Amino acid sequence: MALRACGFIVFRRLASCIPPAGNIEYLLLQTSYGEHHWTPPKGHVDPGEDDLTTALRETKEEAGLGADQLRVIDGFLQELHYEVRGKPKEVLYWLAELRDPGTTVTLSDEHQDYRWARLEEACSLAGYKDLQDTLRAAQRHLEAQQDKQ
Ligand SMILES: Nc1nc2c(ncn2[C@@H]2O[C@H](COP(=O)(O)OP(=O)(O)OP(=O)(O)OP(=O)(O)OC[C@H]3O[C@@H](n4cnc5c(=O)[nH]c(N)nc54)[C@H](O)[C@@H]3O)[C@@H](O)[C@H]2O)c(=O)[nH]1
Repeated sequence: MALRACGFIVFRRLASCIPPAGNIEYLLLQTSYGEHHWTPPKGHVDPGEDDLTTALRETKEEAGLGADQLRVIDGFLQELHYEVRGKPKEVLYWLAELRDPGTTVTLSDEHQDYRWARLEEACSLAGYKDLQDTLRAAQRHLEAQQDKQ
């Protein structure tokens, strides 16, 4: 059985005069252990827990952001598959906007730092190709939604 984790790509929109696609920032958290890698908030699914509940719980635990502070974006769900210490792991990411872009992020002791980053900086922090592809897919999804408005 693969390890399973779920989380949210959380983004915020800055009110500004720059083009709409340029005003999106993604939240990445840096682990306080291991390689100090950066990922969106996510974590392991507890026994009996459904995936979306895990994503919401982990986002609250790791970033201090609750369901009422987030707006889940329709039609976006990405699944990543990679190996951790020789075991397969799958990670599901939904996409959610922080309703109030000024909301404070509160870290748990699992993370030592966080960053709100535009797409290219977010990809550079993320490092892993599959996570970069996921962030780019999120950006395309949001741009396509903006084009429809
Ligand atoms: N002291 C200590 N403690 C640890 C360590 N390790 C865990 N803990 C404890 O576990 C708890 C975490 O529990 P949750 O929060 O529920 O789970 P997750 O959020 O799932 O967190 P993880 O960190 O377990 O899982 P990943 O982020 O998946 O990283 C695992 C490896 O996968 C690679 N990797 C990461 N992301 C990507 C990607 O997108 N793409 C690709 N291709 N590869 C990627 C990268 O190489 C990385 O090293 C904490 O409380 C810790 O106490 C550790 O090394 N030392």
